[in-house]
Amino acid sequence: MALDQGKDVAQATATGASAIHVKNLGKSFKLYDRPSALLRELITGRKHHAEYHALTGVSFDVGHGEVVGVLGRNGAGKSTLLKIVAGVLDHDEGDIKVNGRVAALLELGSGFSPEYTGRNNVLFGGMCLGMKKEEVLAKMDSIIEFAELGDVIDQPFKTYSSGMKARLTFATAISVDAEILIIDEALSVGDALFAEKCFKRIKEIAESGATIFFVTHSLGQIYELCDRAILLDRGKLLCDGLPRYVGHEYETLLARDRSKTAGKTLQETVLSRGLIKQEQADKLDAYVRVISLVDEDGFEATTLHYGERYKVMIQVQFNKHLPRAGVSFRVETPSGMTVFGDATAFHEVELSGAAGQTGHYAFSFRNVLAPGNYLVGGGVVELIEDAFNVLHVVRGNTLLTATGRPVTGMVDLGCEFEEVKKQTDNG
Ligand SMILES: Nc1ncnc2c1ncn2[C@@H]1O[C@H](COP(=O)(O)OP(=O)(O)OP(=O)(O)O)[C@@H](O)[C@H]1O
Repeated sequence: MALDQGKDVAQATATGASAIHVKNLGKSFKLYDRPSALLRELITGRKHHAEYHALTGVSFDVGHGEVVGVLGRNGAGKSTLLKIVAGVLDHDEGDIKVNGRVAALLELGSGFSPEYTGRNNVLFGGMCLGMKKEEVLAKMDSIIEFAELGDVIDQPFKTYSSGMKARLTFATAISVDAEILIIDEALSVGDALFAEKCFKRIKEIAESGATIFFVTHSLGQIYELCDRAILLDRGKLLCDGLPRYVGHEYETLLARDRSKTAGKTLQETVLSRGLIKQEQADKLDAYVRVISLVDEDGFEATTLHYGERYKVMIQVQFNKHLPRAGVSFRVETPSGMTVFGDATAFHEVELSGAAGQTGHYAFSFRNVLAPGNYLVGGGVVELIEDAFNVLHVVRGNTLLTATGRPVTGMVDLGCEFEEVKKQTDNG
């Protein structure tokens, strides 16, 4: 995440002015076939580029203290919009006014200097965000504690893993007493536990009355955190309203995409999600390549409807011949509590795989989860006599949202209510 300058973007105007006011916003990018086309354009003065409209006619307002989530498919224009709102990218058309002190967490991977230590990066990053040196120094211990990086804070930043870098930039940015917090997908960074911790912190910031404008692909986060959501598609504002309504429209868009690729699911590999590195994976006898959840038609599901059947799909890559192996999965709450799980061993089934083979397995179940957010993970084990050796475990980092009627606890066992009898004292 890059830290972008905390700034008093436009002075707050009349009382009641929006925290963020966007009217007919437009942004185009010039696309050149090759670098020489730009040179030719400069020399000849003739146009040698195509225009790409990343945002067209986008209008909305975010009130002070409102928490608004931005949804949209890849390439919809979400990051472009956030950069313009944060004041780090110019727009071509329309008006934008931001009233209040802004802290922005934008693109991944840049912002801090690789040569400086983590501590110095917190200091300079914090100052770039508009804090005074003394203020950052006073907050230093709590930033390091939040990032859980006390052991390595005086090591150069370039030696940190990407998750560690994200933790430190996140911890620094949220330490700013900003009136408006702009976050681009920061909540999906790091492992599940840290993501949950960030989410809780953002919730506290929201409850303290700050305005939050953030991008996420997690409907669970939108439903739990937001007062409102907006949906962008191909640079246009498709809808703006209550989170459940906008979430439904977003899912309809995704479902339409899926029906175009009938039969195929949008599975991501564990490798591409950064949960394991190729070098590590190659050293294991077998590893979980893909873990996903699909509905009865085989489409990837992120929302679980009560009473419907789903399958947890696990793909295992075998690097070595394993004559006796097993797979398992686990559904957890974001805070790490196991709700349920299953394993081939409980079905008295043994699997096997040859080096180079990929095994595809499915556990199916009927969803009785209480409404809320859950994570799915899974693992592969090698069976040795009566014991097993865990080869690879993936803790879920994708939030699933279960929908249904409200109940107490984590499952809805289909409880029914009746008034049995009415009695007076004398019978
Ligand atoms: N600097 C740039 N030059 C050219 N095109 C760009 C530039 N930045 C963004 N775009 C294009 O604008 C479109 C919107 O990009 P943007 O990053 O805002 O999408 P997004 O909704 O954030 O996507 P994602 O969910 O994948 O992060 C994309 O087609 C992208 O290729």
